[in-house]
Amino acid sequence: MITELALGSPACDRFLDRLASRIQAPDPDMLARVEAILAAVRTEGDAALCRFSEAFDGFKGPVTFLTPADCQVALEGLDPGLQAALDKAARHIRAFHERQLTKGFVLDKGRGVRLEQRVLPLQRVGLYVPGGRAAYPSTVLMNAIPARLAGVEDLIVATPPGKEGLVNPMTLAACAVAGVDRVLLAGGAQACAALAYGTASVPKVDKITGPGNAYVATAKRLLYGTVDIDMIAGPSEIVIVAEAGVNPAWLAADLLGQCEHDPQAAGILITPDADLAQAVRLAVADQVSRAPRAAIMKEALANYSAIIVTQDLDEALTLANDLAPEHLELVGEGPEGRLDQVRHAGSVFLGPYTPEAVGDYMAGTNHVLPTGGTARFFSPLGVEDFTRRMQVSRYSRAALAEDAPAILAFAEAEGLYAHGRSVEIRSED
Ligand SMILES: NC(=O)c1ccc[n+]([C@@H]2O[C@H](COP(=O)([O-])OP(=O)(O)OC[C@H]3O[C@@H](n4cnc5c(N)ncnc54)[C@H](O)[C@@H]3O)[C@@H](O)[C@H]2O)c1
Ligand SMILES: N[C@H](CO)Cc1c[nH]c[nH+]1
Ligand SMILES: [Zn+2]
Repeated sequence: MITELALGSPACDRFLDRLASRIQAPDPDMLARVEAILAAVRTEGDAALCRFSEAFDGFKGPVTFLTPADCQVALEGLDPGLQAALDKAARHIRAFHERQLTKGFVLDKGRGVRLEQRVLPLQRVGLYVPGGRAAYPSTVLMNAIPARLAGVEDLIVATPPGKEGLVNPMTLAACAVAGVDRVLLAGGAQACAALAYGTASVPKVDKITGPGNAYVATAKRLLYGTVDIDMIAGPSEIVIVAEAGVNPAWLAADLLGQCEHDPQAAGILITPDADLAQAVRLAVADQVSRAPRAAIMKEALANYSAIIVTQDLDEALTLANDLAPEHLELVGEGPEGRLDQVRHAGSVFLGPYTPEAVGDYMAGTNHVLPTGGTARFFSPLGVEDFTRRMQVSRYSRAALAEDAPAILAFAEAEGLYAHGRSVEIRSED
């Protein structure tokens, strides 16, 4: 079911290689399929979008957007308990992300030199909200709240509809809570392509954010440059570094919490305690046998999950850093003391009472996170992802005269004489 491996063993090396290849060397088959979808949407527009929606999601119909009024109806019809949960999550997410707001600055250097950095919101952003194997109202909030705080004018959520063209009501309600402008009923690589290239019905966006399965992650990767993207936020992952004495059933539950997302998800426990490893393995088997999403979990456990036994805790943390996981749980005595050893992880969860699910829904930290080792260089989604910086410069005549010799020196050294001339000419009258 979930394999137990000793760090340094050939079997463990093979497992770690396979895990790394998930992102570093994407499956050529998947690349080819996604490239074909992107090319078709680029050339055929709406017709290809509709064709793929029908083929992959069973939705037969024209390109369809839902409005804020539709979302409001969903919110008003929602069970009060779910409404309260949405409101609470939204408050927590807002409180955390408000702290991320940054302002520009002005540097007055005297003598009439004024330099400025402005922070501007992006104008139109496509927020991908998955909807294939589960509904993701929480992901609406995680995308749209920071985007709204940044001041983005036009927020388009794209999410796959069911066969009947219906979207989960809580997902739509979340769009109302977060102030989304419209909801495109399309998912997968085809939705990303439509947002990136624009079609007759879908306006072109400046950036696509949000998580998705391997099709979505591959599409975003290929579309980077046509639009900006936030990161590669693919199938979910959790790495747990645990010491002896931790409740094995809790760790098993946390591993399975991520494995139930996708057959490509990864749940990895790293521990120096062989007895704990064995106990967690048994607890995983026991819990899977009773889990509603056992079929997905079993695939994820067989594909990219393992329990790895190390010599000590330092070795466990070194491996965790090498994996640069989306989620890292540190469970054991005084995990705060180990936090400084963590260099690469999307989001870290400390102690026995911080299961990763608090970050998925309620803590207020963002759950759109880099996967596949890309937490070495990508960060969690945040307000900054929805802004760009712009620079402004102003020189006085005196200041230009003062810097002229140095500019001329550079221009001459680079052989770019017209650059120098544009400065020189201003001192001639
Ligand atoms: N990293 C993060 O921050 C994060 C956050 C939340 C969720 N996730 C991940 O998001 C993913 C959600 O996946 P999902 O599948 O539930 O929803 P999804 O919306 O990402 O994918 C569904 C779409 O996949 C496309 N698709 C499916 N099979 C296809 C095929 N054979 N050919 C072409 N396209 C195909 C379809 O167009 C469909 O609309 C999971 O992997 C989950 O782990 C990641
Ligand atoms: N664990 C996911 C990120 O990998 C986020 C999520 C949303 N809903 C449940 N979980
Ligand atoms: Zn989750």
